[in-house]
Amino acid sequence: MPQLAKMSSPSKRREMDVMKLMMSDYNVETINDGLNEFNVEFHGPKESLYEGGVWKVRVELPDAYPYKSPSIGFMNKIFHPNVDELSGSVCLDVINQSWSPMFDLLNVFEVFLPQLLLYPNPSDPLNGDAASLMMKDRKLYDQKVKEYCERYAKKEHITNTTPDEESDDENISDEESNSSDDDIAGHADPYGISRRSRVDSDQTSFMDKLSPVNAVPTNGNWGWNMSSDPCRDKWEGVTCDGKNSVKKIVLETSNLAGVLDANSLCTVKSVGVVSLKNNKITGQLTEEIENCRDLTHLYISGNQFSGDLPASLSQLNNLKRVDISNNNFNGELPDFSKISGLITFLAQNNQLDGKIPDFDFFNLKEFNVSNNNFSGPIPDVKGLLQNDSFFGNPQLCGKPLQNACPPAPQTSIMPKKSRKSWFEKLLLLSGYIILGLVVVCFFLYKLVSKKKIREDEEKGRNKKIAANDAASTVPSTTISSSVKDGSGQKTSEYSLSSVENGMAPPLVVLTSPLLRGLSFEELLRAPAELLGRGKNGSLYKVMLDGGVNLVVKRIRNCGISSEKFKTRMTQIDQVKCRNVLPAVAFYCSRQEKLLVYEYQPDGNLFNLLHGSSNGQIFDWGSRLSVADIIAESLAFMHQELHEHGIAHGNLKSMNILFNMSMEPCISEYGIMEVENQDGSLLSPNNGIESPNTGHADSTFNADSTFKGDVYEFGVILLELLTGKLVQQNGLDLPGWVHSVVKEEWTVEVFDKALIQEGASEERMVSLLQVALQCINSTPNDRPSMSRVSAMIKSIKEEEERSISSDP
Ligand SMILES: Nc1ncnc2c1ncn2[C@@H]1O[C@H](COP(=O)(O)OP(=O)(O)OP(=O)(O)O)[C@@H](O)[C@H]1O
Repeated sequence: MPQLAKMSSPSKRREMDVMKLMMSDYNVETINDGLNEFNVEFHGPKESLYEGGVWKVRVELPDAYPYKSPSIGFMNKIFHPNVDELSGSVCLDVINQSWSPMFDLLNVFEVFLPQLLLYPNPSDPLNGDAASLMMKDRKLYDQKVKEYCERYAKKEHITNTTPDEESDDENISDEESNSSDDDIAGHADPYGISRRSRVDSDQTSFMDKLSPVNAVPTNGNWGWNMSSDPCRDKWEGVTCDGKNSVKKIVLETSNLAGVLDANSLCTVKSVGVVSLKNNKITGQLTEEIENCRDLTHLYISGNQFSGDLPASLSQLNNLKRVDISNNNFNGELPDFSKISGLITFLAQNNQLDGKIPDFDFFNLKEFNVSNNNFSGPIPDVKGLLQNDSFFGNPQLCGKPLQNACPPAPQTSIMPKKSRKSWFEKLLLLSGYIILGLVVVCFFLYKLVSKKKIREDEEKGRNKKIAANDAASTVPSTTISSSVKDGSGQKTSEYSLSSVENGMAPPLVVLTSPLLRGLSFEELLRAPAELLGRGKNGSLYKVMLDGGVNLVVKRIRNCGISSEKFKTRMTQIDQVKCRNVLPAVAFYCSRQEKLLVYEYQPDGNLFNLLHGSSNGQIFDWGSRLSVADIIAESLAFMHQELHEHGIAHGNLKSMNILFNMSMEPCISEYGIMEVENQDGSLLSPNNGIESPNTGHADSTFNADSTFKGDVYEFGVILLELLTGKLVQQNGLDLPGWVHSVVKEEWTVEVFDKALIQEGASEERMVSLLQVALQCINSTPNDRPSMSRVSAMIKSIKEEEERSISSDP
């Protein structure tokens, strides 16, 4: 990008700001040599989903700049909830609402744009598709952001573009669902991504096989002569770009017959659009279609194509529109879920079968697979499609069709048994034989001893000695033991029948009277539903008879011995805290560690802060109360479990649940801890966790695990204050807060909803100060939880005083 050559702005400030930008090594390209409009090369922030991407950002300065905010637009595509998909314009709340002349262009590029990319706000979208995808399927959203970066935000995408190459492909595509030559002829690559490979005559042999018998060319000359050049000699239906590369082949309703040779079609690598609708073409699409890398539009409806669709069709990542309807295709559909940019998929009136793959339904604007032989459940179309997209497939079931699918087999919380090797089977067989022999011996022994007893009794009667009777009737084993809970009451341990055979340990029921008598087998047999899979294991909702709902956490790689696990769970159970959710039971064998909690139907803090609000208002007073209750409860747990060194270890807003009275409850206290080789304790991730938390401090001592909780509590405070997400993929809320506070824009940190509500800035700043102390990078410099709790209490008291003194 050429550097800014000349400055001719009437405004000194304008000049200074642009100059400052350039001095900071930004590439600035002026337009019309003025300073009102220019492009800046902008790189995606490090450790964000956008890292590695580069965009040309158009800046327009209004006449009243700096008293009015600049307008900002991305010139090449970016997938972001707050960037308009078509115009690239940016919804920078922070600029539009709070722009002040004290900001300058450098702030825009150093802080505001990186912040926007790091913390998208889906609740106020300019790109509805991106926002809803972000809310509903975070993984797919992340994938799509990265895919866009790959496809549209490389260095080559912001250089060598000419104005006529900068039109938007999808923009025009939207209007061409009934496409004709003219419709398609307007297409160009989005933002100047050009396909430049020039076509050779011998690469067009596929055209040779299509015979335009009876077809009447529009200009009286087909021109399809292999000795001529399709671009220079203007073959009918062929559109080229300025560099003589074939871009489109559009021959609709041209009475073409013959066989389409996909192999030679795809040697024309540059071709983006192929439209051969409504002809009489036969043949199959072959695996060679994978060579059509640049293909964006494939329209071959209304022909006589047959055979399976090649799996490689799903490798064509650039595909946007596919219309293969009204042909004789059969077999299963390739896995189109991989093509996230697909807008149109029309395949009605074929003989396709098998299951319908999980398309990116958020993105699809047209979808029809009616009148085929598809079967099985329809994937979740997120309520975006009607039943007419699926009619005429008698074996399809599920929404949006009326016929419901038969119930799926119930999930079990135990893993599927793997197939046993023949060796294992042999071992098992020998085991059975030995067991059989043991049983036979046992009966023989019993028989013999009974006979002996009878003889003894006989003798005894004779000798009048009765003592031997008792010896033969003493029970063989006593299994149940008992544990005491914190209140000194006895709790029971229930045994499985198999336990008595020494095969499995019992389910330990700790606190709930509802579960008395529940066996491990019953727990496993109950219907279960997967709620989530976190880094520490999977979580299931289990529905017991009588309407009791539990959740069971299967802990992955716990790494702690069974004995220690039992001791630990019992120690935690002995501390009774109203706002810490107790485990109601646990199960612990060498292979398996399960924790059972009561199911809490009212959601968690994460969803309350970041999910769709459903009309719920989470105001300042409620946030302060949540902070107070959690801090107090955590301080209590730390105090009670200090001697055992048991901290929470994984505190996050997702682990703050709301109970029936909508009070916050800390869940999963202390469930993960592993032993270091030397017997000291480490964090759940063996030290890979963020070094800041202190959980994984290499200079570990019992205190640092508690200081890890303090850090994590500080992050929860930041979530409460900012309303922003704590991102795992390097999108770092504490880092952002630090940077904003350092620049003395503290007020910018707070959740807009709190500002609008009129929450006290003074007390929000006080709470922010507490949070900043908690996230101090040196664990020893963080306050204890009891100190944190005291500080929050005093803020809360001030808040209450101010409310009561308000007239
Ligand atoms: N007792 C419960 N009742 C209702 N929902 C629960 C309960 N415990 C957890 N959940 C919810 O279930 C979902 C999955 O929880 P899970 O513990 O698997 O997630 P996680 O905390 O991210 O996992 P991990 O701790 O392994 O990283 C979360 O939304 C959580 O709030």
